[in-house]
Amino acid sequence: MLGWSPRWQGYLAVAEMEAKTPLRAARISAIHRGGGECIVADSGETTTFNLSYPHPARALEQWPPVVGDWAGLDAEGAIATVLPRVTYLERAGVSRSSLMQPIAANIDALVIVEPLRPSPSIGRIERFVALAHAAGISPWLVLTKADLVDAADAREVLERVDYLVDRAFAVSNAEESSLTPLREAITPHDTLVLVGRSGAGKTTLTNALLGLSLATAAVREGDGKGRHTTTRRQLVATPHGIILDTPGIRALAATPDADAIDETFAAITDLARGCRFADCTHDAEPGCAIREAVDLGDLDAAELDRYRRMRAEAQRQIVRADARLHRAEQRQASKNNTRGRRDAMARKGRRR
Ligand SMILES: Nc1nc2c(ncn2[C@@H]2O[C@H](COP(=O)(O)OP(=O)(O)OP(=O)(O)O)[C@@H](O)[C@H]2O)c(=O)[nH]1
Ligand SMILES: [Zn+2]
Repeated sequence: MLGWSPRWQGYLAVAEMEAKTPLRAARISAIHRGGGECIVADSGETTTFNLSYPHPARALEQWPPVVGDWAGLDAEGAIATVLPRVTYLERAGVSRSSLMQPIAANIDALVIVEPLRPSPSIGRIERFVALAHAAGISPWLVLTKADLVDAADAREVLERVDYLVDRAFAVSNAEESSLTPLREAITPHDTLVLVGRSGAGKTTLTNALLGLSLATAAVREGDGKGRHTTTRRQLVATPHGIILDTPGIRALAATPDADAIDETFAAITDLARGCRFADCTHDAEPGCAIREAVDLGDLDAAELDRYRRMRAEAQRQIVRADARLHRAEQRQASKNNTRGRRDAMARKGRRR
């Protein structure tokens, strides 16, 4: 259950040695302002935690837990430590120390949900595949709404995009048996995240896989201050696998990771080794193996175009993130400055 494995057992043992106290393993199932909820591995019970109580441990401040994390709980049930992450999805962040901010951890498969009708977009699939590579997560593809196209068309699309992902399926919600190969591919300890455009069928597929409605899994809980908030559980564990669904995660689509993009466009990356110049932009340089392949019909010009646009977008993201980081640093510097002056004035006041 929950994806617990000997690997986590090992991490927990190390954490217990460092903490010099036994810890209980729990998986973070929801995060909200100031706290969240987690599922305790040995009992299966869900408990809430507060990140500022009893005290914000320094490590937790620097490395706040995200949904999917494994944590070690102390005797009081507070999070003592977050175990190392095997994979994590991140988005451009605003933190002072880094450009990217993790939003979900320990995901085994990024399930790209793309409808067969309207026509699937290979560009959108590629962007999600690059995201998976950047996070070290296995990319899977589920083409939905197979009932709306000919079986031959569905097969043709599957064959065309199969090389991009580790597993590919075509399913129809109208035909229960079409889900069997996907169900069988998921092992009970796999943690999946479903991503895809709006209307692709993610909710429908999630419900079919879990056999329950996520909307009805909403839980009411107190935040300890007497105010009540309704949060949707963001990690749902079932005997058939674990589905993680945090706000904003479904729409993630671009990665600034150039290596992950290169990995996605493996054919282009291979060809690029034959370019005369190592820093060839495949634009106008002489001896460009990629343009030559396009001219010879060995490489699809549209694929090259998508590759170049994705790399350019990644570059723009990095520039934007740098600018954000720079502004955040300036804000912090100005804050420190103000604080310094206030302290100095307070000291003067005491001397008087
Ligand atoms: N014909 C057909 N319709 C489907 C299938 N799967 C989902 N749909 C329909 O497609 C629509 C969108 O499905 P959702 O599951 O809500 O899509 P979603 O990806 O969760 O959408 P967002 O919540 O906007 O991100 C609904 O009307 C579903 O009934 C399918 O296999 N075949
Ligand atoms: Zn080139």
